Parts: sequence; structure tokens; C-alpha cells
Amino acid sequence: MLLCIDTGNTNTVFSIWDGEKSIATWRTSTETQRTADQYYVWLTTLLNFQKVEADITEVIISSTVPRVVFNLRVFASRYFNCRPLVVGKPECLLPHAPRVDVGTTVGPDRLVNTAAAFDRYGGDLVVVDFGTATTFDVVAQDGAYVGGVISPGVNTSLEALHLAAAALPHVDVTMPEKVIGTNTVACMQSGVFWGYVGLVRETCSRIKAEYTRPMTIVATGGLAPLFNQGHKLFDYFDEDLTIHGLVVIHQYNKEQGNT
Ligand SMILES: Nc1ncnc2c1ncn2[C@@H]1O[C@H](COP(=O)(O)OP(=O)(O)OP(=O)(O)O)[C@@H](O)[C@H]1O
Ligand SMILES: CC(C)(CO)[C@@H](O)C(=O)NCCC(=O)O
Ligand SMILES: [K+]
Repeated sequence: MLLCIDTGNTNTVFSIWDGEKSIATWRTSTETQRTADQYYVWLTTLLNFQKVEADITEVIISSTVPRVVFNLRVFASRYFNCRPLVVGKPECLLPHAPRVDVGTTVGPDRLVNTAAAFDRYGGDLVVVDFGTATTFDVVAQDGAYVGGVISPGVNTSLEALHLAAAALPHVDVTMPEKVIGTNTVACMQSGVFWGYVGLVRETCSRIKAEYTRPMTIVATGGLAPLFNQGHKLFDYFDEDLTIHGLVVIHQYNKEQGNT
């Protein structure tokens, strides 16, 4: 079985796959201090609790936080006796090489989203991922990542507002009934929610105008459905896009004899 690990700046998702079949998926917060042994204790507790029989023999990792990769590598080799594939490292092959400026790095989550979205929807895409950052990844007709846009994440924006202004509380994002708020929380929620609807709409429309070919917009990330209520911002919402990309990239490496 394959263990897929998707580490974002806020959360890390572990997902176990038996071929094309998902066995279990769990989420934990991303912490750079966590050791290989701590990952194992956490994972086996959940496996035992849910009575999941998992015979993990392969591991693939995408991490936007470079510092956690070392401990995840130790975790894979110590407990599953395998050398993990790490997306973005030269030893992990990609179905399509990104076309970006020489010497630049592309976030591994964006490479993974690109591979997943191309597999499911074909080319000429914008992938919008609502994570710690809101990213827009442009996928060309041939499946290559050809650039995109990075905006502050929804929760990141709300948190920044709270940290920067003494009188502004911590609030959760929601879709407000009205635009004109009549209390502090409602004003903040309105600013972030409607501001984001505008941000996504304007960014996608400008990407489409610049790209010149018809494009499909695919959204992923826990907050995507919130922004799609009645606003028709996306053509598709795909909850497990990033994990699917890890399965696709792992499969590609196997086909190339690289595991
Ligand atoms: N309706 C909602 N209202 C508020 N928060 C939500 C809602 N739905 C999901 N969330 C939260 O939004 C966050 C977005 O999840 P997602 O996996 O897309 O990004 P993340 O894991 O936080 O970011 P990263 O991948 O950069 O670590 C999660 O923390 C999730 O708990
Ligand atoms: C933009 C984030 C933080 C989104 O998770 C991640 O993809 C990242 O750290 N990227 C590196 C820079 C880039 O993708 O161009
Ligand atoms: K994510």
C-alpha cells in the first residue's frame, strides 16, 4: 500500500491507498519539531482506533515546509523500510516539467495539483487552491505548469488583521447575509468574504484574458465550496485533488521504473 503525505504550511494530510482505492485519510497540524517516532505513534493510534489494516510499503511526500522532510524521510525508512519519493527533488519524476523562469522553485503542492488536475480534466486549466496561501496554477494544454498567482490565504488574511489591529478579534470566515456589517465581526467577515469573491473572479478573468484559449477553472481546499455558493466562480470543485496528484505522480514514477 502507498502512504501519501501532503504537508502544507498549516496542515498535513496522510492518506493510505491500495491501488486506486483510498483506505483512510487523516489530517494533523504541521509542526517542524515532530519526530519520525511521533508520526508513527499518531498514525498507528488512528489505524488501531479505526481498525484499519494497512500494509504500507511505499511513501510519497509533498511538503511546502522544507524542514519537515528530514523527519518524514526517517519515518518512511524506519517504519516502512522504504525510500520515499519527495516531490520537487530531482529523483522524483514529474509527468510534465514546469515551464518557469530558470532557477526558480515551484511549490511542490502546485506541481502535485497540476498533475492531478491534468489527469482529471485535461489541459488549459486554472487550479485554485484555498490553503495558507490562495494559489492559482495555470496548466497548459500539454499538462505543464506554466505559472500562476499567489495571494494571501483566507484565514491568513483574517489572522493578519487580528494581529495587526488591537481592537479586531479573531474571527472565522463565513458568508455574510449582508455586505454592510453592523458590528465589528460582521464588518470583518464581509471584508474578507466579499473581498475574496472579487479577488478570485478578477484573478481568473485576467488569467483567461492573458492566456487567450478557453480555460476550465478547478478549485480545491476546504474553503472552496464556501466561495462557490451562488457566485459561479469555478467549473469544478475537487476536494481530494492534492492527494490524487500524489497517487498520479507515484504511479508515473512506477511506470518509468523509478521506485
Ligand atoms: N466552512 C469552513 N469554515 C471555516 N474553515 C473551514 C471551513 N471548511 C474548511 N475549513 C478550514 O479551512 C482550512 C483549509 O483547508 P486546506 O486543506 O485547504 O488548507 P490548509 O491545510 O489549512 O492549508 P495548507 O495546505 O497550506 O496547510 C482548514 O484548516 C479547514 O479546517
Ligand atoms: C505558495 C505556497 C505557500 C502555497 O502552499 C507554496 O506552494 C510555496 O511555498 N511555493 C513556493 C513558491 C512558488 O510556488 O512559486
Ligand atoms: K492543501
